[in-house]
Amino acid sequence: MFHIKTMNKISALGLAELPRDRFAVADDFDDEDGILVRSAKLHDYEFPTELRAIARAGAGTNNIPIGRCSEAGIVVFNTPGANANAVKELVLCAMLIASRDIAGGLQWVKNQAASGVEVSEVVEKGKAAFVGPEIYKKTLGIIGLGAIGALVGNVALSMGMEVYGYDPYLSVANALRLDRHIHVVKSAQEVYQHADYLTIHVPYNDATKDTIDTAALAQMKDGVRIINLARGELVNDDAILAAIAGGKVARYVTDFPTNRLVQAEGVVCLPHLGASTPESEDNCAVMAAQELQDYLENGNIMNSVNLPTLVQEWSGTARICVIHRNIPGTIASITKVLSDQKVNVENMTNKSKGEYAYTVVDIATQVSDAELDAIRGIEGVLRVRYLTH
Ligand SMILES: NC(=O)c1ccc[n+]([C@@H]2O[C@H](COP(=O)([O-])OP(=O)(O)OC[C@H]3O[C@@H](n4cnc5c(N)ncnc54)[C@H](O)[C@@H]3O)[C@@H](O)[C@H]2O)c1
Ligand SMILES: O=C(O)[C@H](O)COP(=O)(O)O
Repeated sequence: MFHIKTMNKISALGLAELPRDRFAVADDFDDEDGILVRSAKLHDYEFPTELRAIARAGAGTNNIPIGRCSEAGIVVFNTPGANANAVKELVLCAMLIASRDIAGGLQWVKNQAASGVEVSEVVEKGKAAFVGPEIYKKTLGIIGLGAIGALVGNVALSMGMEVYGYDPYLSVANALRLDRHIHVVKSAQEVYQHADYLTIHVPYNDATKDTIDTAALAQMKDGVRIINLARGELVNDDAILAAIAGGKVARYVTDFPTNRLVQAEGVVCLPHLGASTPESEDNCAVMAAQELQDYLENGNIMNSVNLPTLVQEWSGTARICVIHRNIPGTIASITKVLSDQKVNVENMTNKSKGEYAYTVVDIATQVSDAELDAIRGIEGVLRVRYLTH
């Protein structure tokens, strides 16, 4: 029985993917084989030795210590694209919030009523304070043309906007999704120069921290409106607040509130709502549960952020799954352990991703702990699993 620990509220539809005769699901295991998580921070979490996989029901994995997981042979999955539509819809909303002072207007109406004034008598005079431009015929700049950025670009075009996008690592799949009218440019600077609205859709990591800083803001048009539904750390708070105070930025809409941002003029904070739709929560949870199940039961890896994709049809009677460093000689060492014991290899696949690699060996006859321990002892091997069919 596999123990799956849930670290956030995971949709029931996703949990239903895990057959209860083979998977027990709870939020209080301390010997879990797998974790299902959303945004809970795992950096200080002590992993049990049994833990083999973490599935993030969502896109961003900056809440998970990926390096520590890789070294412990723990596969980390996410669910690419599963919540992209939900975020796209909130970006549309954020562009409108960034244009007209909708948040201020809502608050003003409430304040009028609370003060005892008859609201209907004051709106026509008061509404001038909340005026803002239309997005039609304005230019949207997009940093990051992945699952979300591509959807946002296409829908912005359909709303009559001009769209510029930048993504130095644009995948073929995402490039094919982009409407041909989107200007895909070679530098972020080109995007900044054209954008009346700027939205960012990149993962947060060491390289993307503070993408929007003082230097980036200096390249933008006066009065630019900035939307950040990706991660708070992508936008430098000091820089954006100074740019708002100086009139460079007309409004900043973020899904990542801090007390400082909430209190600042010109900032609209949402409570990390990008993926919070029932449809998106179901999509993410179903995909995450399927990834976890396929890995724990079959050793297959799909959509991992630290290990390569590897899906192998079963053949033979048993399967040895080896997570190891991507160094020469490992495969030869594994097959030598097997051939020394006259164990026939029925099928074998090896794939690598950066510093790490994964080898799956289907064998004709079962092996003992001695052979598995011999494989565990090979230099660079991080985790060995033995599965029977
Ligand atoms: N607010 C929310 O609830 C919410 C929901 C989903 C995702 N997100 C955030 O949005 C991010 C993007 O999600 P996604 O599903 O589009 O991911 P994705 O992986 O499909 O797309 C990210 C894109 O960013 C590009 N990229 C990486 N570094 C870049 C750089 N320096 N400059 C320009 N482009 C760069 C990549 O090539 C990729 O195409 C996630 O990592 C997550 O942090 C937030
Ligand atoms: O990266 C993501 O997928 C989003 O930030 C969604 O986070 P959530 O699952 O906690 O809503």
